[in-house]
Amino acid sequence: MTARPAGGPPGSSAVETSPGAPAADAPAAPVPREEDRPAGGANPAAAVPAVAVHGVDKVFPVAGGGATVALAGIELTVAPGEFVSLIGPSGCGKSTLLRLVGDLVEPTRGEVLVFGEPARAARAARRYGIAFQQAGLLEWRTVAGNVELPLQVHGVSRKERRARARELLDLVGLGDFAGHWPAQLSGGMQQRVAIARALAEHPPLLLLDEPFGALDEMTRERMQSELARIRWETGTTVILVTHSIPEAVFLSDRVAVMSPRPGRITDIIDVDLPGRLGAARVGDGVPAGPAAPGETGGPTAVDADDVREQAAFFAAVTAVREALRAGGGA
Ligand SMILES: Nc1ncnc2c1ncn2[C@@H]1O[C@H](COP(=O)(O)OP(=O)(O)OP(=O)(O)O)[C@@H](O)[C@H]1O
Repeated sequence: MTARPAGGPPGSSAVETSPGAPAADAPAAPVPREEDRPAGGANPAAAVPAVAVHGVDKVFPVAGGGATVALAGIELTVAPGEFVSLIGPSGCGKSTLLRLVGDLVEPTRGEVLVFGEPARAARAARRYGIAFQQAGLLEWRTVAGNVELPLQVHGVSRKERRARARELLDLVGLGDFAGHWPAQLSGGMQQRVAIARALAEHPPLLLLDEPFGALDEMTRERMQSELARIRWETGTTVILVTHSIPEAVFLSDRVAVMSPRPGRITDIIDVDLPGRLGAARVGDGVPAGPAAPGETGGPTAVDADDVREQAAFFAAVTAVREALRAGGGA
């Protein structure tokens, strides 16, 4: 785990007891290990960053005059397959930065590229999925109906939609809940449905804005392990906004630390946790991803608690906390 100056290139409670979700006292979900990651050749796409944010400022006009400078001089590059968290004090512009990447707001100055295209074009090409703190499920659609929604909007056939929803619900451990209504699910289960929906169109980039913020601690830790597995299985690039230092460290290859408003990225902390999928292969241009066709087996189980109890984990948590303090954010 090392600190790197901001803007540098990347390496260049609701206790669920459903059949699809282990009980709280069940063994923690396995955490993928770097050495179990499917082998792959050099990835030419790795030359193009998944996300490149250059010289971005965001100023919001204020009613009655004046302006809020939310972000100033943001530089951030995210490699394909990388998991990057944004952390910083309340109001520092984390969500605004995520929304800029997702083309939900426009920069006042600077450039946002997603897989080499302007964010607007990347959005039109459906290059990303997004999930927020509130799952935002439609109460009048079943769980499968919610997952199918983006596919339905984009004219995918009913048969294909059904098959994809089944696949995704299995991925998030809710295979037995396809016909349930959102109100019949716990908060954690609803959030899994939201993540499944965000992944419906195979987006290469997943944008997550505090997806576990409303969950109790036990559920939250289990969801983190699930997300680590999903990321490993799908090879999706992830940007996560979180207030939780341990969550950022557990999940991320790098943690971008932001200053109080106007938000700037003041530090970027590399996280390398032995026994967990690390950043090194991403830097080598080998994306995380599912096994090659015909390849069987998944990651070898490494207990998530073991990862959270190792010295490297505490060292990274300390490094992020110190970076927050140094940036004036803690
Ligand atoms: N649409 C908007 N119009 C005006 N101001 C906005 C808008 N969106 C965000 N802001 C302002 O921009 C600043 C950054 O907000 P943002 O939600 O990005 O921060 P954040 O770091 O995600 O906060 P939190 O951690 O509390 O969720 C805040 O001062 C906020 O009031």
